[in-house]
Amino acid sequence: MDRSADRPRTRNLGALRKLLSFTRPYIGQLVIALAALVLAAGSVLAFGQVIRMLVDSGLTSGSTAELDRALMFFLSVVLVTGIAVAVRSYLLNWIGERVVADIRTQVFARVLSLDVGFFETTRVGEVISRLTSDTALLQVVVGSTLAMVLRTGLLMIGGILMLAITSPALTGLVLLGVPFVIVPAWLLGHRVRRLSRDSQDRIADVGAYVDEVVHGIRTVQACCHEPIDRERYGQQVESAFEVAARRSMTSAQLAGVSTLLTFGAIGVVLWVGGRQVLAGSLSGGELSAFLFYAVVVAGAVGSLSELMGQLLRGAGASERLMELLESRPSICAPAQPRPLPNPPRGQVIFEAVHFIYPARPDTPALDGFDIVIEPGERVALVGPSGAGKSTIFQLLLRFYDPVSGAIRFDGVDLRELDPVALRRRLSLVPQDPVIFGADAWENIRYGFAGASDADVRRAAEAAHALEFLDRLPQGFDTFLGERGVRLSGGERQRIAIARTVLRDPTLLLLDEATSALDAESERLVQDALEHLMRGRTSIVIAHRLATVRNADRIIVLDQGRILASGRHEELIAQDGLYARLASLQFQDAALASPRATSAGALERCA
Ligand SMILES: Nc1ncnc2c1ncn2[C@@H]1O[C@H](COP(=O)(O)OP(=O)(O)OP(=O)(O)O)[C@@H](O)[C@H]1O
Repeated sequence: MDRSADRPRTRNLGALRKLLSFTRPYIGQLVIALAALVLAAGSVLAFGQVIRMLVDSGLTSGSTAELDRALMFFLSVVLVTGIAVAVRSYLLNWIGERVVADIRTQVFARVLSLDVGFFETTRVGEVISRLTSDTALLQVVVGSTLAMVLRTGLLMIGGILMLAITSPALTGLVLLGVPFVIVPAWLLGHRVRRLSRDSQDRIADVGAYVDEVVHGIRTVQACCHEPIDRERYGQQVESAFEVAARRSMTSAQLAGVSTLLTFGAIGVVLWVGGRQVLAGSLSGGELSAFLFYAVVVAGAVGSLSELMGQLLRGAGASERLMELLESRPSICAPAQPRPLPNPPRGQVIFEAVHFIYPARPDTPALDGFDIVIEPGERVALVGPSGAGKSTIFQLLLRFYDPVSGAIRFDGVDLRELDPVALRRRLSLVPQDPVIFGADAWENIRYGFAGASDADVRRAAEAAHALEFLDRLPQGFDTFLGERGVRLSGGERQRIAIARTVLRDPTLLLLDEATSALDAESERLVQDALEHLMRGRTSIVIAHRLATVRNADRIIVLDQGRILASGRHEELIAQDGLYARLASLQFQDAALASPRATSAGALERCA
């Protein structure tokens, strides 16, 4: 399973600049936080002076008054540092959380507006990972890493300055030794970073595997695939463990080497400084302060490499989020959308429509498709699998635009309409309706939030859903389960029909279910659909003979073109493909096997 698309592509800090622009609305908080940060860093440096005072004035002079003064100074610095650290920590974390909340909302709004073509080329898992783990990473970057980089930088520069002020000679010595400490630590640090990244990627793979298996658990168990999944998962976990173990080993080496080198260097400073104190060219307090600053600078240098790694990961995450935020939908409303006529009529015209799916550039899905569907007409689409029936729905819902030709709804070219205005007048009853993890009220009201409870119940009644919904443990308040797993196929369809009844669309798009329903359920669904279609323009992808017999016109499609059209009797009389299909269907009907579909039958006779 390749999750490389989920990983940050660049390691460029420039991507963070856009991220910082999100802090603009909170500039007041940011300024206070930065002031607190500078103050806290300054206080840390002031500790060196406190130590010098304590050693030189308090301890060496032997005066308790001096010691008291030094201690008062110490306590004041501690107080200032404590307050500054608390203010900085709260405000920066607040800004981090705020910025991430803003980014999450904006990215989700953008994702919702993107056209379906985008979701064909982007994996759902990737979008989810961007919205969750990438934003979580940004929270850490904005809320702490950036501040830590600033603080560490300040401490390093301030520390070096203070070192130079305290003892220029010793500073020269320290600077000479710096490369011996930094180079090995940097090299090992680099390896740790690389291994950490690998380890995270491995964990992401493990996560993706769990996701896939849990979502498909019914198939996994039905196919007795558990042993294979167990073994594959085990392998992935082991490989994640191996990388983590290697990272731990390198981390341990890094910790050991850094400690050895840093304390070795401090030992050298102590030795040289101690000789200077003995010679009287340096005071004890100055040597103590010097050691303090040396430790501060060494600590800052050590953590900078770690922080840079975090920053780069944050930059990668930020880049991926900004990319998503900057994606523009290819289907959107024109600047001046044309209104649809009122009252609606329900006329549909396809004029020489040629359409190719972006993902299948070599085969046209519709090839010079012409049709005029009059208001109130009931049209059945039949044809083998892949003939282009669903494509007609996709184009009518304006999920895609035709490559050439035009589609008009009530006289207006779909491209001149606001897609929202268009979709409000259409309703699709899909083969396998989507039920959301909510109660029946919300599921029926979906997309029609203003409907009253009485309206919802009326719609459920018209869809023959009232009886079974009332029989649920908590009636309409019953949670229908994620993706409606707690409902039967027929029940799901009747909820989708109730949803459509409530919307009262001008144009009904119905994709008949191919799956079998028991006779009673089938009758209820058919009856509900019959009511729904009455008096409105309906286009039905037909899989049942009853539907084609009741249609005003049947369109026989093959390879994106119309092969024949007419009423059932006329097409039977032509004795073509349709007639053979119908005779097969009659046989199927006689055998009372609702599983046979027109598409399947057509395929068999083709
Ligand atoms: N999103 C897509 N990207 C690329 N090609 C697609 C896409 N959807 C459909 N196709 C292709 O377009 C052609 C028409 O597909 P369409 O779904 O309209 O057929 P259909 O008649 O509805 O078939 P079925 O009865 O099996 O649902 C097929 O060749 C199909 O493979």
